Amino acid sequence: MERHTTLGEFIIKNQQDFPYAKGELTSLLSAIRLAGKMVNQEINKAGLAEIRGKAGKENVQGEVQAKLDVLANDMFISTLRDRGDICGLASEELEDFLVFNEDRHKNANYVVLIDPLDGSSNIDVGITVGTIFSVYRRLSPLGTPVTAEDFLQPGTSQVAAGYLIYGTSTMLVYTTGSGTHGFTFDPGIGSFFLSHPDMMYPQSGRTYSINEGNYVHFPSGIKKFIKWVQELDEEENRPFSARYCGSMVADFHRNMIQGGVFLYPEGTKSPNGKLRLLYECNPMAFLAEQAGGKCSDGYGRIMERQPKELHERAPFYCGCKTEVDKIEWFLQQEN
Ligand SMILES: O=P(O)(O)OC[C@H]1O[C@](O)(COP(=O)(O)O)[C@@H](O)[C@@H]1O
Ligand SMILES: [Mg+2]
Ligand SMILES: [Mg+2]
Repeated sequence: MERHTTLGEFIIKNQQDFPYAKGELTSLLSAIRLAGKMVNQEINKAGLAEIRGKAGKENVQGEVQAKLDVLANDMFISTLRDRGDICGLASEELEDFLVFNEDRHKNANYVVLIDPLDGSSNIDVGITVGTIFSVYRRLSPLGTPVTAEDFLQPGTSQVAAGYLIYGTSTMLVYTTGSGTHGFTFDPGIGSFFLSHPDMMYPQSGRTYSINEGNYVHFPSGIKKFIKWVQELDEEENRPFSARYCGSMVADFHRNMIQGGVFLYPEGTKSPNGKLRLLYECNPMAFLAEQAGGKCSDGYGRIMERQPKELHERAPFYCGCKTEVDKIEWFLQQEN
């Protein structure tokens, strides 16, 4: 019986490694894979391990941290810190970026940005959550101090991005710019196996994902898009179905497989919306574009935005090209 390819085998077989030096991507993804298994283990027993509920502190975004936010953050940091090829890390749960031991990392080419636990509001109610990661090659010369500019790069400069989704099965989905590929965790063997090679969005979907409870704050172009998807038009297969679970990773994953569009507009939670450009929008945009989808801030390619600070937010419209184009059209009618 033909067995599935493991993540490590896939990287080697498909020359997915970074073009700079063989083995660096494998090493990086193996650290992320290990941390993902550890977080997965904790999530699966959250109800028993007393890691439900709030950690009692707020993060830099003023959001009350869940215990699992903090635990996941610590697990990813402890696993990534000791990799010789990573010189620094930024996280949703840390105010500033972390520099890993400079002496040991003289040849560390990469910085990693993470949302260690995405979908925090769902942890205590057993709904799918995830982890999101984004990888850049540092800009500062080797041997010099890591700087904020190493992290404040546009999404187009990412060398790798991906997510773990802790759902009915645990998966790791990643890209290095040669397609978006999904690996499913087999807990009996303890490995991730290739289950979704070359994931692709359909050209158009019939699902929209948005928290309509924020309708009053939406730009009028988005209100018009929602009205449009809800109109009866049998020829165009409207109305769409509404699917929104409060975990971006889960909504994104479903829409990429079945077709659909995810919206988190400006004007909700902040003038630029809720989702963070560096460790939520950009990695998901890289994956979406590699899967034949589109990701916009409503006016242009979100990965071309030049970040100014670590935790800045951005409006986020991501999914099937046809529907993202339609959203941009409605928004641009308003200007
Ligand atoms: O509750 P809202 O405002 O609809 O926001 C839900 C969104 O917030 C998030 O939970 C934000 O991510 P975090 O959980 O990492 O803070 C997304 O996963 C999700 O899509
Ligand atoms: Mg998140
Ligand atoms: Mg988070």
